Amino acid sequence: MRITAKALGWRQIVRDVSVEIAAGETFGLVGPNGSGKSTLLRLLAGLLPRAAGQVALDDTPLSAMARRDIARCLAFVEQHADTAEALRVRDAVELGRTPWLSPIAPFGAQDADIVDMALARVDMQAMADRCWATLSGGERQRVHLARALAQQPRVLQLDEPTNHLDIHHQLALMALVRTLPQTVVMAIHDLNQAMTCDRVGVMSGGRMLACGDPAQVLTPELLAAVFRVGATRLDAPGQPPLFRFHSL
Ligand SMILES: Nc1ncnc2c1ncn2[C@@H]1O[C@H](COP(=O)(O)OP(=O)(O)OP(=O)(O)O)[C@@H](O)[C@H]1O
Repeated sequence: MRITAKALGWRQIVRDVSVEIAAGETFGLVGPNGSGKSTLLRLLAGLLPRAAGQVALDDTPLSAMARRDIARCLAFVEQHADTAEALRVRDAVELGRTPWLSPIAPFGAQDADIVDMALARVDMQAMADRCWATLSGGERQRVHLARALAQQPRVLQLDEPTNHLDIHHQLALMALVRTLPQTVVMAIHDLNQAMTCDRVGVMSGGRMLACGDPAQVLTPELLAAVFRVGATRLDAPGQPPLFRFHSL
């Protein structure tokens, strides 16, 4: 599903952002702390009142869609997502099925299979019966992703999805994201991981300063100007370029 933002703004925090993200694309939002990445994600999900501009999913403006229809199309894992403490892991993931359920379509065997698959994709099936309150930060993050996958959206928005994960699960998550058929928009701090996205948008002071192929956009000059770091690019054949960073 294509997601199109036109002249998006909210207070002075996000200013005049226009971007079109193609169906199936993995789009990384990068930028320093406070540059507006999370706010832009919330705008793209239609979660902020009195926003300027417009967001459309394919050709339908979000403003013309019922919340339930948006939830069938778009899942959003926020940076500080939380869940009722008393839930089991499986219950938390089952919540992802909510937009698809109704009195004539109650939770059934097919929903249970979808939940099992989502748990397996984030390597949490062994903990399905654990109480949410006992999970570590990274385990909680994986459960939130499982809930979003169980929602079977066509657009997945992730706010810093790797920030609590150990290196194995960071790489597994990035690999999973690459294989998903969904459009993925994610805020990400690790610029080396951002290099694996199809495109990146660089946020600074609420504006999207640059957008495009990460290898072309994330130049040492841009990284110095936006992130105030020095970066040496390391190229290896057949691999996305890597950066080694140093203070300026
Ligand atoms: N509801 C709000 N009211 C006032 N200021 C806000 C609000 N939400 C965000 N801000 C401010 O807007 C700026 C952008 O915040 P945002 O969370 O979008 O940045 P970010 O790029 O995601 O940052 P980080 O990398 O630290 O997560 C920050 O300075 C933040 O303090």
